[in-house]
Amino acid sequence: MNEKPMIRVDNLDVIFGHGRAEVRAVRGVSLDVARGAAFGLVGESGSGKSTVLRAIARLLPGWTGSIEIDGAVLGHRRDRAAARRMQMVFQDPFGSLHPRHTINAILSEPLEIHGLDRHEPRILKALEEVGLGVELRFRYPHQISGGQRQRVAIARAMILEPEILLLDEPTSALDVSVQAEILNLLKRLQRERGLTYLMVSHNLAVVAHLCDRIAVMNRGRIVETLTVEQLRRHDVAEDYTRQLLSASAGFDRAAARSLVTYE
Ligand SMILES: Nc1ncnc2c1ncn2[C@@H]1O[C@H](COP(=O)(O)OP(=O)(O)OP(=O)(O)O)[C@@H](O)[C@H]1O
Repeated sequence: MNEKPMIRVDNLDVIFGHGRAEVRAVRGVSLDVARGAAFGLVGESGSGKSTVLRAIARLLPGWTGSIEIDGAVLGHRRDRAAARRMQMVFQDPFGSLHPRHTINAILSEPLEIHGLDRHEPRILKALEEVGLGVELRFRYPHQISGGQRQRVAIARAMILEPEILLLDEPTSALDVSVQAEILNLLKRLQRERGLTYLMVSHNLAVVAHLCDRIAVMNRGRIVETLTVEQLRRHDVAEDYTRQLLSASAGFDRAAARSLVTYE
C-alpha cells in the first residue's frame, strides 16, 4: 500500500532563455507513476511534454522542483547508475541511431559505457527480445526499415536492463500499421519485465493503447489527470481536454481499430 512511486515529480519548473526570450516551458508539474504502470503525457505541440521527460532524463541543465526515482532524489548531474535504470527512446530512430555504426556497434556502445561484459550474448538477447533477426546485426540503420530502426532503438535501451523507459513519441515517425507493432512490442516488454513507462504523445489513441493514466498538459501545466477509461468515455472535466479529444483525429474509431493487439 505504501509503496513509493517509481517516478515522483513535484512542482517541476523549467525556464528556457532570459528576459524577453524567456519561455516558461513547464510550470509546477507534479505527477506520480507507480512501479510497473504506464503513464502518458498528452497535449498540443509546445505544451511542455517533452521538456518534462528531458528533465527526468537529466538532459536539461536548469530545472527546479524535485524528481524522485524509486524514493531517491535525483540530482541535476547525470550519474551512471541512475542512467542505467532509466532509458529514453526518441521519436525519430534515424536521428538517434548513428548512421555509420552497424546495429552491432550501436548495441555495444551502452555496454561499453556502463562497463558491462559478455557483449555477444547480451546483443543476441536484445535483438531477440525486440523481434529482430540476427541477420540484421551487421547492417547499418539505412539498410533496415523504419519499424526495425525503432526496434533497434528499443533494444539499445533494453540492453541495459532498465526499470523505467521514458518514451518520447516512440511511434509518431512510423506508418500506422508499424505503429501498432511497436506499441504491441512495448506492451509485451512492459508485461514481461515489469517496466514502468512514462510516455509523451500527441496521439490520444496511442496513449490510450499503452497507458493506464494520462495527464493533459497545456502551456506548461497539467490541467487534468485521467484514467484511460475516463478518456475513452470522454468523462473529462476540462474544456481544454474536450477540445483535444475532438481535435484528435487519432482517437476516432478507425484509428483505435488499427491499434488492436495482434498477440
Ligand atoms: N532548448 C530549448 N530552448 C528554448 N526553448 C525551448 C527549448 N526546448 C523547448 N523549448 C520551448 O519550450 C516549450 C515546450 O516545448 P516541448 O518540446 O516540451 O513541448 P511538447 O509539448 O513536447 O511539444 P512537441 O510535441 O512539439 O515536442 C515550447 O515553447 C518550446 O519552444
